[in-house]
Amino acid sequence: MSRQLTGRDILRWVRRRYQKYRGDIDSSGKGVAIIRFDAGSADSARVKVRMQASRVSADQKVKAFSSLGFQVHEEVLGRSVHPLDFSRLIHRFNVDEMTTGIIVQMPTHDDLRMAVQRISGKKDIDALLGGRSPYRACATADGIVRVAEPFVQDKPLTAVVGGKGFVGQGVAKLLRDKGVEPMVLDAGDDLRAVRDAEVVISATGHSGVLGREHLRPGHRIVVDSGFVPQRDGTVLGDVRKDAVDIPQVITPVPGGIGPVEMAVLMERVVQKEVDPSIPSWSISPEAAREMSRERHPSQESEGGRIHLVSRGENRGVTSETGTERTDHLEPTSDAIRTGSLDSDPSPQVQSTSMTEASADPGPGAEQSDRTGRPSDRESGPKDISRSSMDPPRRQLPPEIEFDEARSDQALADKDQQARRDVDDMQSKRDHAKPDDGRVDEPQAPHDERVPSSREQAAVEEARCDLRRPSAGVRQEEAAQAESATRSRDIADKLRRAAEARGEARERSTTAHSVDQEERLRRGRMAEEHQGAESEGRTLDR
Ligand SMILES: Nc1nc(=O)c2c([nH]1)NC[C@@H]1CN(c3ccc(C(=O)N[C@@H](CCC(=O)O)C(=O)O)cc3)C=[N+]21
Repeated sequence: MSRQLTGRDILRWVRRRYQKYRGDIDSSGKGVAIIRFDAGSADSARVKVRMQASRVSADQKVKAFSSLGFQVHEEVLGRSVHPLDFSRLIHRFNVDEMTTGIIVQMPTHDDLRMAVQRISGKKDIDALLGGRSPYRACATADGIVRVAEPFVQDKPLTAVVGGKGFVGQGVAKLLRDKGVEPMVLDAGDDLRAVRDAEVVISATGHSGVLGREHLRPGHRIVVDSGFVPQRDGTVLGDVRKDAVDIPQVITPVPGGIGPVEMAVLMERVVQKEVDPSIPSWSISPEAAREMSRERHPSQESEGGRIHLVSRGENRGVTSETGTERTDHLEPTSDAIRTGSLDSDPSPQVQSTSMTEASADPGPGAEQSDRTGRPSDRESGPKDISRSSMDPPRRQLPPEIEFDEARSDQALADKDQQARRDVDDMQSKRDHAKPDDGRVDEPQAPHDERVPSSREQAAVEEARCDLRRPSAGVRQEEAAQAESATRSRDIADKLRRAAEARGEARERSTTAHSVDQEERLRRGRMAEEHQGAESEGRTLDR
């Protein structure tokens, strides 16, 4: 029986943790731009599916950023948008000093890729610029590795399936940063090699590439970052449904890596706008164990206690100032943390647990709501605490100021305080307006201000550059073309492998037909893929 490690718990925690910045961010007027594309009626079913994933993801980003108090400018473009118009839009956000981040949802049309590369490096919060981004990897890869981190502390063999795709590459890179040399599997490889691994990360976006023949009970965790919406409203991941019960822990789809990605993006913009020294969140091994819930909670769930650990550093992320902060896995003090929590179950703690436990609809409820929006109700995690042993590099906000937290007693006190904070927040939430703590509705689309003459000039310049790409851009393009070709090959090979296994037969009728249709069209859409496959969250996005 597998247990699920849900991203929704993590997102909920992070959202709560950042609530205190909301007022300041709100009054700063800062905003985040999200640009996505809509499928046209002429688009293939496959493109429609991908645009649907892009829409779901954009919706989640709108929610995440507005819950932090950011203005969110969501632009929805037709797939036939002219490159110059697209470029102009990017430019407008580049020069708008109130815009702190720009995300272009993948996939885009081939002829827009160069303009995507014109996103200002400073605003590239989802690492779309590759090496020119201030971040080591996209938010999805970052989220995946944070979820995997507690399971790879002893550097077990870790397989990255789809490890040459956009997300997979980022995952491999971040794992290497941690001293874990991944087994990279991609098209053409026998995916059954994942059986040799103890940890499996899948980022192919090809629904059902991993089945019963690939997974084993010895797998500590399978991280599934697939997200392929189906016509019936359900969503498929990389792991086939009949195999999700095999590993010890699995991230669900939906409700797994998607929300974790949002939590990473929230951290990135908060660090960027509020204070770069705000510690990155991470998950301790204890937290991971306790957060992993039984999938079918027939008996009392005994709590799912969460301990997320703030580390006093930005773990491999290059800050805006450009200083690369190296990634230390500092000695974890989880035993101490847990000891201090477990040996001192204060009344607050117990009542928190009980109140929350009774309010928690449980994973079963979440499962029955598979196709809906994630519940914004702060219902899930019990017993939340934050603490860290890691000394800060810089000044940290008071409640995560760890300097004086050198003694167990100090830690215990801090944990108590953290619990009280959480209680406070919860009771405020319960007694204040019912919506308190919820994520806001998307903000209205942004101003349609006319570009100034200077901006116009810059657009002109962009236009020239579009015709005569700079050496840098050409290099980027060449690299992209290469990776696109590789990705297409990968996609084809993965598809053939999947077909050879007759995976479609194991699906529901609806899923089956959608899938087949997708497959039939895939040949025709090969060119489409060529552009699209190399970017986005996975090969499929
Ligand atoms: N530049 C770029 N970056 C991306 O990260 C990116 C992209 N383009 N293009 C599209 C894909 C898709 N993707 C998802 C992210 C979150 C959820 C997500 O939060 N899903 C919710 C589902 C919520 C619901 O069903 O309403 C969940 O899993 O619980 C889904 C899909 C990111 N992508």
